[in-house]
Amino acid sequence: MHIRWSCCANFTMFQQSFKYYKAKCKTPDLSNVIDFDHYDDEDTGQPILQNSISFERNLNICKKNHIRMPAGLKPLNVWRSYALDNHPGLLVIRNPFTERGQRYWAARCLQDYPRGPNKVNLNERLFPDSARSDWWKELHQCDNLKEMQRLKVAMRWTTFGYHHNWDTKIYDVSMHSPVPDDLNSLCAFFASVLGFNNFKAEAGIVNYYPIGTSLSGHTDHSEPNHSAPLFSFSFGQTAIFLIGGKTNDETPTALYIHSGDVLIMSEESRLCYHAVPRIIKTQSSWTSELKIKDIEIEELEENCLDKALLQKVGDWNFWKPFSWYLNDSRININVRQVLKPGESTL
Ligand SMILES: O=C(O)CCC(=O)C(=O)O
Ligand SMILES: [Fe+2]
Repeated sequence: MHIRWSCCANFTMFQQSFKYYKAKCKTPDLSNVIDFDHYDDEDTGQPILQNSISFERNLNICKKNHIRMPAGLKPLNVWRSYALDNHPGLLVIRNPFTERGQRYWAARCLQDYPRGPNKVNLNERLFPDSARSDWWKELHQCDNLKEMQRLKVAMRWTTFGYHHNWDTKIYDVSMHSPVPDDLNSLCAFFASVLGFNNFKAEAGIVNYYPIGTSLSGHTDHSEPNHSAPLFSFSFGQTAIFLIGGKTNDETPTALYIHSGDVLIMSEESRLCYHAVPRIIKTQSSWTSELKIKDIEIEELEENCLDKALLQKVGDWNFWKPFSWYLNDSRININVRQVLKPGESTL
C-alpha cells in the first residue's frame, strides 16, 4: 500500500484518474462514470444525483420547435441535453443525430476530411505521399492485411481551417485550409440553437481513436478567442471522457460519451483540463440497410450536406467499409473559433 501511494504521489489528481481509466493490465471499475442514459425517462426538472455528481436535464433548447431541422438530425423536441453542476459551461447533447446523420458525418471524417490540403498526422518517413494525401483511398487499395492494419491505426488526426500546430501550439496564418461547408453549417446550427449567436467555425481537428488509444490531459488554449465555445461531435465506439478544473490538481469527473453525442465546452469549462483515457466497445456499428425513401431526403433541409453521400450511406454495400472502421474505433470532430470578434485574420 505504501509503495503504491508514494508512486502515485508524483502524479497530479488529473493524471491519477487518467492512469486509472487507461489501465490495460486490469479493467478499471467503471461504476463512477456518469452515464446520462441512466436517467432516460426521468424528467422531473430536479437535479439528478449520480455517484455524488449532480447534473441537470436542460430543457431550454426543446422549446424552439419552429426551427427547421437540417438533414441528419432528430427533431428538437426529442433532444436531451445535460449540464453538470460542478463543471459550469459544459453541456452534453445526447445523440441528436439520426442513424443516417451519424453515418454521414463518420463517412465525411473517413473518406473526405483526411485529404489534402488538410493536414494529417501520418509521418512522411513512414507513409507514402499517396497515403498522406488520401488515407482512406490508400487503405482500400492495400492488398496486404498487415499493412492495411498498420495504416488503419496510424491515422490519429486531420486538421483544417487554421491548422493546429501541435509543437508550437500556435496557429499560423500561413497554415490554413477551408473549413468544410457542411461542418460549418452543422456548427452554425448548434450554435444558434444554444444561443451562441456569433460563433465562427475557424479550426477543426478530427481525432481518430482505434480501441486501445487515448488522448492525455490538456487544455485547449491556443485559440486567441477563449470566450467562444468549442463544439465536439463523436461517432462510433464509446469514450470515457474526463473533465477537470483549470489546474490538473483537481480530480476530474468521468463521463461516457457515446456515438452521436455533442459536447460543448463553453464559459468556465472552455479552458478546463480534459482527456480521453479509454475507448470502450459498446456497439456493433449499424450493419443494416437504411430504409428511407429518396423523396424524404429531397424534402429535408440540406444545410450544405452532400446529398449524394447522405443517400449512399444508407446502402449497405457503400457503408460496409465505414462500418468495418467504426467497429473498433471512435471518431471525434473538435471545432473551435480562433479569432476574436471583429478580427478577420490572426
Ligand atoms: O476526443 C475527444 O472527445 C476530445 C478531443 C480533444 O480534446 C481535442 O481535440 O482537443
Ligand atoms: Fe481538447
